Amino acid sequence: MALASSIAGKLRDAIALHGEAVIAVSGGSTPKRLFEKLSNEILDWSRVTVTLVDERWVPDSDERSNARLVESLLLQRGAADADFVPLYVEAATPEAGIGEVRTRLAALKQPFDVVVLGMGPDGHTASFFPGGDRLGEALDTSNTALVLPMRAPGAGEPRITFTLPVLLKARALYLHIQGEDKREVLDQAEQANSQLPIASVLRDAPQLDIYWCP
Ligand SMILES: O=C1O[C@H](COP(=O)(O)O)[C@@H](O)[C@H](O)[C@H]1O
Repeated sequence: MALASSIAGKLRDAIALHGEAVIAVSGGSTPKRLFEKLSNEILDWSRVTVTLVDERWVPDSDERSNARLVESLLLQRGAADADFVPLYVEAATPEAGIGEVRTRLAALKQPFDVVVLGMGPDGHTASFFPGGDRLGEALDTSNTALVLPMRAPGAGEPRITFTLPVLLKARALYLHIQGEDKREVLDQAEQANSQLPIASVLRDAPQLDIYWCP
């Protein structure tokens, strides 16, 4: 509830200042309750554009689709008026579809007003997976690419992900995690020289608000 309320405040501020707001959210299982709370927040959702920080390369008919989660839990009630820009297009691979995705994303106002990151038990965030084939590029803060394909042993299907520099530029950056196991992973990531992908966020983010619940 606290995170939903904080995000809603940032969206209202952006709408008041710029007439519109852009938010990029994570998928997975953690944001379910957040999405339900956020969709009940009173604000001018018709001025909000929602996108994802990363996506599994599956259509939204697939249970694993992050877009499906957003459509079914966030883009409801007042938030049904928001625009949604998904990261998946009908193509066999992210490499084949990425040109179309980049064209779609060109219309998105940057920097994003709000980015909400999650974290997996392996320390991945967005689709920055340990052992990812393009992890170095994705975490390179001088990379100018908006999105990259990603494959990794622990990722399941191929992925598409915004790069770290795009996410770090957000006006408000949140990390949303749940459970003791993830708290321990975060503690490890806070150690000097941690190689966990989430450690790059902790090191390089100009500002980061961490929300944790048991
Ligand atoms: O695969 C993904 O996993 C992470 C973490 O998900 P969770 O189920 O452990 O909450 C998520 O942040 C990311 O967006 C998603 O694609």
